[in-house]
Amino acid sequence: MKPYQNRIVVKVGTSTLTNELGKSDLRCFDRLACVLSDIQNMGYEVILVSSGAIAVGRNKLKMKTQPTSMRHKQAAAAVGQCSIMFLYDKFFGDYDKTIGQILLNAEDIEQEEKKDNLINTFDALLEMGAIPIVNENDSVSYTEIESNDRLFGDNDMLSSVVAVLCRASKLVIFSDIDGFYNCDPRLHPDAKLIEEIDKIDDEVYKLAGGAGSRRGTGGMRTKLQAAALATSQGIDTIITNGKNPAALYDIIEGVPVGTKFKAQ
Ligand SMILES: Nc1ncnc2c1ncn2[C@@H]1O[C@H](COP(=O)(O)OP(=O)(O)O)[C@@H](O)[C@H]1O
Ligand SMILES: N[C@@H](CCC(=O)OP(=O)(O)O)C(=O)O
Repeated sequence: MKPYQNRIVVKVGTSTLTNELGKSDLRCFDRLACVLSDIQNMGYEVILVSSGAIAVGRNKLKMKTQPTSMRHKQAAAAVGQCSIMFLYDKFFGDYDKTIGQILLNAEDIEQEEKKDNLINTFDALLEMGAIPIVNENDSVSYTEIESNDRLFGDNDMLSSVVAVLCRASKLVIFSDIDGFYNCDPRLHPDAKLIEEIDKIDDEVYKLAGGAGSRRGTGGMRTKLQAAALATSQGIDTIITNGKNPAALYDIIEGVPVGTKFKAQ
């Protein structure tokens, strides 16, 4: 089935949405809402996959350290998810946009009937001009947070699954770094940005390290897995810096930004 040329999935990570103190980066929420709203005004259909629930919830619950037990992570997610949706509702509202929340677990797309319902929900929201905002249903399912043998793994993979499900033409992954480098720039200051990757093979995986900040999870490995799934289904995937969401204007015009993984 052909992708919808005007449909874009954008994923934003915890390290972009929170600052060094672990608090919500309000300017980032605002800029993101502004650009996504504007792009929707230009005729595009936008789906946002947003992390941040656990980190924002931890802050709100005044937990001194990052939660390690499952119950505390799930409790933090329950609190933080409300906060991030409140912020999105406020900022998207400023740009006259309506948002809708979709929380997903792997099993929601494993059953055909649930999967069809989910696709219908996305389509209906987009038809009515709403912007769906997706996250893992962390408080209900523990597999997404902990298990190594999991479908979503983290929100990078979830964004790719959503892009495939919704037949988007592009997946844009906003991270805390300008793109994919030949090694982790935090460990190797002379690392070089790779502008385009045609094929994600073992050699490419060898260049990817783990998460950079204490707040992010997965690092580049999970982003490569996400890009591999999306590109295999004909979806161009771009990794770029979430501090500058205006890069989306260039991306939709085909101007090179960050690292592009070409659709197969
Ligand atoms: N080859 C690489 N190129 C770029 N970044 C890399 C690479 N290998 C590891 N990283 C790390 O991946 C981090 C981004 O992933 P992550 O911390 O999970 O953030 P996010 O919250 O955006 O998902 C970067 O900050 C960087 O330190
Ligand atoms: N679902 C979790 C995010 C998990 C995750 O993948 O985080 P990130 O690596 O920052 O995209 C949350 O909302 O806290």
